Amino acid sequence: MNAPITQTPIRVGTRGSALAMAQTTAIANRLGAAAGVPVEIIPITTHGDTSRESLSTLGGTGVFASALRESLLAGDCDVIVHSLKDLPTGAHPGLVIGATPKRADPRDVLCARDGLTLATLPEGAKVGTGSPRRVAQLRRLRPDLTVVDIRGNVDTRLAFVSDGELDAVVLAAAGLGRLGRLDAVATDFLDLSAWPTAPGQGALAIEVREGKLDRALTAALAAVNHSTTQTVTTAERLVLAGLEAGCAAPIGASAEIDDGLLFLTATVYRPDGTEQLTASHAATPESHALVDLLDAAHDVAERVVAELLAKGAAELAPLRAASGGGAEPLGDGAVGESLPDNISPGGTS
Ligand SMILES: NCc1[nH]cc(CCC(=O)O)c1CC(=O)O
Repeated sequence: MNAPITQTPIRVGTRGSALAMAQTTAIANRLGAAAGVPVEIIPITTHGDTSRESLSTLGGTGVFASALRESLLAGDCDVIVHSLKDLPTGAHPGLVIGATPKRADPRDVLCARDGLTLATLPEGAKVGTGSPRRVAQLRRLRPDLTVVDIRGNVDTRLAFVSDGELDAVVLAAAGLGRLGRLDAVATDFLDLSAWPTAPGQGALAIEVREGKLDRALTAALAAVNHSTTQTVTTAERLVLAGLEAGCAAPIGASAEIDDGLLFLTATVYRPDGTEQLTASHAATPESHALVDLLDAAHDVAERVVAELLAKGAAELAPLRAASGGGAEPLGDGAVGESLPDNISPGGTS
């Protein structure tokens, strides 16, 4: 740390898991460097970390986020770092997303014994996941497999395979990458077109208290924000919000900006994998300005949601039942390029 120790540090709250610590430390270092002040990591235990309940019975969204948010609101830390896909889409009173750094690989990977892939797993092989989306996708693509509901951190899940208890588990590439484990354990990178992942997967969100922020922190947030990530994850998360669904709902969404075109595709699965509905739309943002990018994100998401609902998405899957965290649509509170004057409520993801 080359900043004088008399400066007030940026205190960064995080869950205590290895994954959370890894991603928070990386972000904290970037914030500290951009702000020119020291950073301090503050571990916080959440119900989602300690509970052994299945993710689908824990109450859906927000189990990981709420304890962190309480400590942020209480002033015990200045910044919290979330996996964006674990963050409910509804705005949280008093808090805003201050930055969305550049996204990592949004794909899921299969981590199987003996280098097996989704296509080569033997009939009846046991595959572990705790995610209703992944369960539905496994059942859809390989109805012969035995899907096992598992919980636990990345190491716990991988141990099911190395111990021989399961043939494979499905995990996010981004999390494994942040832990430095991806190359050693991934045996199949699942293509987004056949296997769309959770809205916001692979991206992090930096949440701060609403209102006037310290000057150094404001500059640091602007420096780490990535407007393309903000745009594509906003489009994906607006699908969840528009369907009034939570992050445990069986929905995959994938957006990208390619050659100036914003493309969004989303799929809703019947939990048993027997049916799925997909809608895809594209829009051309009027300029590279964040306001135009976010405008296009709202436009494509609105059309994707309308098409999914018209096709019967609400009847296909228990969308609302899986929602725990307020179902208001995402706000327009664009920050990042427009910092420091434009921090507004609603979250921007
Ligand atoms: N549901 C847990 C969770 N939340 C975020 C990640 C890591 C990937 C990411 O940042 O999107 C994971 C692990 C996983 O799904 O394998």
